[in-house]
Amino acid sequence: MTNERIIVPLDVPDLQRAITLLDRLPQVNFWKVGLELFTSSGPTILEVLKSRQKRIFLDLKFHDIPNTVAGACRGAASYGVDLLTVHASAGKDALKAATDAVQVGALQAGVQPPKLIAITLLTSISSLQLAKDLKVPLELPEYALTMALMAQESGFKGAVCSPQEVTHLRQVCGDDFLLVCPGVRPIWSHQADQKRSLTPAQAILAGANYLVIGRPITAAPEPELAWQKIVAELNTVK
Ligand SMILES: O=C(O)c1cc(=O)[nH]c(=O)n1[C@@H]1O[C@H](COP(=O)(O)O)[C@@H](O)[C@H]1O
Repeated sequence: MTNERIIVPLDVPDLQRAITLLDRLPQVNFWKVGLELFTSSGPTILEVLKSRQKRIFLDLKFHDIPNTVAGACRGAASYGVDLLTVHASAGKDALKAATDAVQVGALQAGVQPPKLIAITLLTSISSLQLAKDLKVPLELPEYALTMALMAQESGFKGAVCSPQEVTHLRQVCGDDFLLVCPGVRPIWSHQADQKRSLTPAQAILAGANYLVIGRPITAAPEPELAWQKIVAELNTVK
């Protein structure tokens, strides 16, 4: 079951490199397709993943007016993916429109609707940047919670947050609300652009349902070994 809780992003520039990664890590069951690969290569990768019976997190992070978010969500829902992201900061009307639209899109395509999860605050943003650059007057944990609650009230099934906010969000949003955490860093890996990290074990202990772990695995000299080390770390806290 540990494997099921780690989502690996296919953050590569083209389909061929994505397939190379899939071939190299057959033990990974849950993959994320994000803006880089989807923009360069379109939905073909989703068919590849389905043909291999993989679960799919389609991370397109929609952020637009309600009508446009709804249209994009209808389209994305037709692919029959497991998870789909929208920025909570698009606002309540857009989130509600997304909730309705995934049902319509999935029904029209004859597939299960994706679970909608809201981006609360990107894990690359620090408390200082939130205050100084984005001019948000709330403390970071309060801001992330506000975004998560707005998404929950709008019918979303979960939120993306940093592992540092998980304990608080879990307490307030309850056990049924999915918490998906990027910004996870084993102690032996580089932070890179992630600002609010915890280790895989710490994130799971805090109450995360899923961990999104990219470069510590995909940029490692031996991705299989990096994967195994993370699985071993998580097995110590099961
Ligand atoms: O939605 C996401 O998955 C996401 C949200 C967020 O706040 N921060 C974040 O890093 N991500 C994604 O999670 C992945 C993290 O990758 P690494 O930093 O390489 O582990 C990338 O694909 C990001 O697009």
